[in-house]
Amino acid sequence: MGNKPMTLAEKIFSKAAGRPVSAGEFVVANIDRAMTHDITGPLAVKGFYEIMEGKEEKKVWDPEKIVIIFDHQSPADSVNAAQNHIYLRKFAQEQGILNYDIYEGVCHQVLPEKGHVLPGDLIVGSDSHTCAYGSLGAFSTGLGSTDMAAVLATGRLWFKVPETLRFNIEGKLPEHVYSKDLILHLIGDVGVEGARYMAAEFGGETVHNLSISERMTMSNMAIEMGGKAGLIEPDKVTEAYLKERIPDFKLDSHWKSDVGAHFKEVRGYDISELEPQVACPHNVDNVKPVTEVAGTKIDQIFVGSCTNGRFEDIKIMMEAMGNDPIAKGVRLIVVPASRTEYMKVYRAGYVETLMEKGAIVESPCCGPCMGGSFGRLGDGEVGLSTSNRNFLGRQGSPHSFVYLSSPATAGASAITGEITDPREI
Ligand SMILES: CC(C)[C@H](C(=O)O)[C@@H](O)C(=O)O
Ligand code: SF4
Repeated sequence: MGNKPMTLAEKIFSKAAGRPVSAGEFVVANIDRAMTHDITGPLAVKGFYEIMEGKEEKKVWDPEKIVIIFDHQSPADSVNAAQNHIYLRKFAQEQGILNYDIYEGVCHQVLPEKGHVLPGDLIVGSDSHTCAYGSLGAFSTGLGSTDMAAVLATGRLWFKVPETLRFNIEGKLPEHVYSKDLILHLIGDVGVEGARYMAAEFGGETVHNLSISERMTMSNMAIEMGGKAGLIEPDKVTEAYLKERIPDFKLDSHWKSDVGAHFKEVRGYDISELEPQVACPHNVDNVKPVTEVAGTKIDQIFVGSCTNGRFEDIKIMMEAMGNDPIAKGVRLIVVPASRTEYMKVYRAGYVETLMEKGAIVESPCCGPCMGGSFGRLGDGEVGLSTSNRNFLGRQGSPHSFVYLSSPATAGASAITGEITDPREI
């Protein structure tokens, strides 16, 4: 693909466009995988039929490359949701799309988990947190339903190849400090528009020492700094994760930014003294060290979502809670991000422990993350959430307040009833 050093984003778009391309160029790219879900899917499918009007064969470009997920309102929380589910199921059956399953879990957990995400792939999803798959070295990004309609019909889409904002992160995360604290810190630092239309690329020793679950948390939130993608160079950890799903998977060392590649900006961080971080109402970049907001009374804690709803996250929360009971008056809602993650939580005995403590463990779905199916906050209520957004009214009433934190901070806060520094438990 030529000798000019390239960023990982440029390499992926070069593959997808079938010629060497550079940041700033407009390209028409071939899509490797497309995901849609129960909220944005019906409109995408309607758009697809509009595009197909008058054509004899109304067939999607490739049924094997399309994944349909039921997660935002699943199990159906209204008749309207049930109708949408029927519509999408019918579409999947008519088109021969086999990758759909009502109760599998949150899209951004299910796709990597089921082996639909590969390094070097160009993946689109009609959901803003599609950037999560950058954790495995794929360029993945969110689209609106009408763009998704075009993808369903043609498997192609135009893009402006993005510039890259590279984060070099060094140092060992202190005890009780996790990748959620790190990404909140980065968002607080660059702001919600800091990476607008750029590929945020997270690198350095710290990132390579993170598990895939922790990397997913970071890539997932790239959109919260305006990023088009949240890339992490695939390495041995990525390879091990993928081999569990695709036994003959081999990592291609091509999928990384070359030495000398042009970055729009490089930012360096030493995080060896990072404190647990909390994003305060009502913006994700309103980030403060936990010590500044410790003592804030909490009504409800939600541990789940595509950001921090995996077994690893729930284990961290459980460890922070220890043997202590949940504070009086606090509602703890735990929603594992997928059936697979749920079963791990179940087998570890956490479901029983949590239920005994008075928490509830709900079936895998988006849950209260965006004030969806259940767990909405009322007027004046304060929620602490391990998810990715705390916009005004995000989890219910426009007169409620949402703080975002790591599962450790959530666990520590569950036993005190107020925002609590997990290092003090
Ligand atoms: C419903 C969907 C369009 C939305 C998104 O795109 O992100 C949701 O998943 C969210 O997290 O706000
Ligand atoms: S869990 Fe939350 S952030 Fe993730 S896809 Fe669902 S609603 Fe969006």
